Amino acid sequence: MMASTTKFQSPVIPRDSDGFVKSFTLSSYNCPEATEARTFFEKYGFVVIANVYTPEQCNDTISDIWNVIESFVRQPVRNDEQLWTPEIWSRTGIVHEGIIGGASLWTRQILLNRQTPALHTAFASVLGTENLLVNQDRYGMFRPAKKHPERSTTTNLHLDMNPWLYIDDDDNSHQLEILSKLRYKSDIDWITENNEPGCAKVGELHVQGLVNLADNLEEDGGFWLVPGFHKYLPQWAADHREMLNIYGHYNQFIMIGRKYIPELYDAACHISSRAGSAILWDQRTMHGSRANCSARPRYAQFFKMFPVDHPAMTPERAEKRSKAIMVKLQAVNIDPETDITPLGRKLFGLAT
Ligand SMILES: O=C(O)CCC(=O)C(=O)O
Repeated sequence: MMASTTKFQSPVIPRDSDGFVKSFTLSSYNCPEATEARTFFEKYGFVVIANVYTPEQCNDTISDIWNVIESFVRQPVRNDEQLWTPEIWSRTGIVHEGIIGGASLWTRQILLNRQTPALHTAFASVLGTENLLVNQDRYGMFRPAKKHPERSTTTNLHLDMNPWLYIDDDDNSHQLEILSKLRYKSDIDWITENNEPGCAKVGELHVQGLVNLADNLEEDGGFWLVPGFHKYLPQWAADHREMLNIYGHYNQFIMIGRKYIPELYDAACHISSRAGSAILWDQRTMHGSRANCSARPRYAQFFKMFPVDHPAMTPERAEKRSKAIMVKLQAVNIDPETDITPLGRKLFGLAT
């Protein structure tokens, strides 16, 4: 069966009997299952990789999310749901999207998680190379909203890129210009870095991802996307050129309400996955999150990885990036020699 829209047929995604989306378990970057995972990714625009974080790592990361929240709201709140009010939550980040932190976060746990070998294997399998750099991003936390609808996040679809620049640009000169200007002096520079996938004529593959830290079912809200949209994006952008008046050519983040694209909201599917699973998606896939309407919180960590030999990673930029990371590591007492693994040093872009 296919969910249909006027011009676009979204494939129905396979799920198991518990409602979780089909997932893949990878033993290495070139194991047979990695090839199957990549084939799935190419068809649907996303893939779920199981057992990327251990249960202990999930619990430690959930605890770290609470440390970050409590540092923002300046009081202990984790054990008292009555305190998870809109007033108190307004200090936690981008509240309507359930994002903790306005820009990248730099705790010991969030940093050390980025050198997880299974996370690297997942991205390497999809990107087709092991030589990757990891980005620096934030956490997601959706409060249970079953008894408190006012705590819901906004159900949304968006693109972390400009779809009209993507089809109109003749080369990647805009991407190069934005990325080469990054100084990594401000935490927002790391978010800017994420949202420049270049243009259709060059056709780079850009892959975003997250790890769900607790079992995440449809009623818990969280990540959803329009399956197969990555292949349809150029046509969609051309068909919706009138939206350029609203968003312009250079806006890096395009969130579109249901009233403008009801057919895509109807085609979007929640990507239910187990604790410790990573969801990786093609950056051209229309995606976002559904509101939580259960009694359980939803917890996640967000990522992107990209090839180390990307043309926009000039030696000057790489040096600034690496120095900025060293400062952040030292600030949370991470010793680059003993706490960062050889894989981590490569992923962070530190001198080996
Ligand atoms: O899973 C979520 O909360 C949404 C993540 C998302 O849309 C993104 O990282 O761009």
